[in-house]
Amino acid sequence: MDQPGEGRLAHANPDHPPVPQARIGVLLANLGTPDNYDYWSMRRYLNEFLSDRRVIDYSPFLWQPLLQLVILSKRPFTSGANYKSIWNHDKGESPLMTITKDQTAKLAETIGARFGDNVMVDFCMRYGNPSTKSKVAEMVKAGCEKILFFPLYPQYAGATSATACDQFFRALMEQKWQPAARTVAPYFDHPDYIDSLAQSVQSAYDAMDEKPEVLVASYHGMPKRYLLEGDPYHCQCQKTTRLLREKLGWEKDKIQTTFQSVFGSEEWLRPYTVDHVADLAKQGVKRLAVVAPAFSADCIETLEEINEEIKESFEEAGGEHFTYIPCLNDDDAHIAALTKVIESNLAGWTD
Ligand SMILES: C=CC1=C(C)c2cc3[nH]c(cc4nc(cc5[nH]c(cc1n2)c(C)c5CCC(=O)O)C(CCC(=O)O)=C4C)c(C)c3C=C
Ligand SMILES: [Fe+2]
Ligand SMILES: [Fe+2]
Repeated sequence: MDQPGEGRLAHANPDHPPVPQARIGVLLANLGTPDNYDYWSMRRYLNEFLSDRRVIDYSPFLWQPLLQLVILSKRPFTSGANYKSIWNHDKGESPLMTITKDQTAKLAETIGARFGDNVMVDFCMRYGNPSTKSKVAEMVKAGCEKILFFPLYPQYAGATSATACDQFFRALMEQKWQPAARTVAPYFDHPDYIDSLAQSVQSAYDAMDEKPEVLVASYHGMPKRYLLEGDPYHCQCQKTTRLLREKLGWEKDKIQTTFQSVFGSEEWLRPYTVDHVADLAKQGVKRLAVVAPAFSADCIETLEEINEEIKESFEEAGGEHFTYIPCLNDDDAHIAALTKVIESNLAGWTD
């Protein structure tokens, strides 16, 4: 009998299942987002997210009652209202979803131009839709015998990159014909990622008559305990800021690293962005810019938290001019950097 996979498409033997053309899949992954901002959509999404032990590592016996009875009875309303304020009403989806689709379409073009139809590009989410399992199954069905899984987080965190990979591996467990698999390493120090960040800061500054006195690089936070237990996220964030500063040729104090989005009662990585911008304003800083290098796409944490809450904190403390510099999203320089990362990770598979 032929090896399944040698005779492609319809098989000469009618008892043999049809075998598609062998392909390679590039599966981009982001965090996820609710399907809508109503109470139940928000609750479903937050429940899946906050039940992940890579995110909240407390014993489920203690955490689940608190989550189900207290947090999920209130947070879906407040988070839902925040999502409503940034929702892409035209498309009926969150900005993170729209931007991830745009990034995927552009990467499909650049990768297609380089490798042809043999390499397919798609995206999945860790929580919500489209699920990682459904996309892995689709790729296998389309003939992908090799899959490159790319978590779209420049800096590694257990709560983001690792849990995305966990879900990818769980999805592979369900496949009869399991594809060969690779995961992409964090790219927090990739020269092209740093260049595209620097370009985005520079072009935002070029558009301003009066330049900000300080640029705050605000990263999503995490409990400080996770750093003490070995998560390298904090160090990778610090290094991204240093490389960005070196690329811009700026002095040390002109760009400062902070952490946002504190959740729960533990101490998180410091300084907290919301307090730090207020302190800067109290010290006399009037013009401030904020960039968010940990997010490959704008989302609730940037559009609502930075550009509304953190902006307000700066202005209430006496700051006068606040500029949020958008994420790299589907900027050409960002797409070119991600294309390079993908190409180097496909080495040996496509030659
Ligand atoms: C970019 C890296 C991220 C890290 C590190 C991270 C850690 C982390 N997050 C939470 C809790 C929440 N995060 C939420 C939203 C959210 N988080 C990230 C990214 C990182 N999280 C993104 C991209 C988003 C936005 C998704 C979107 O749809 O726009 C939320 C929900 C926000 C809300 O309900 O208001 C929570 C909660 C923890 C506990 C954690 C580290 C352990
Ligand atoms: Fe988060
Ligand atoms: Fe560190």
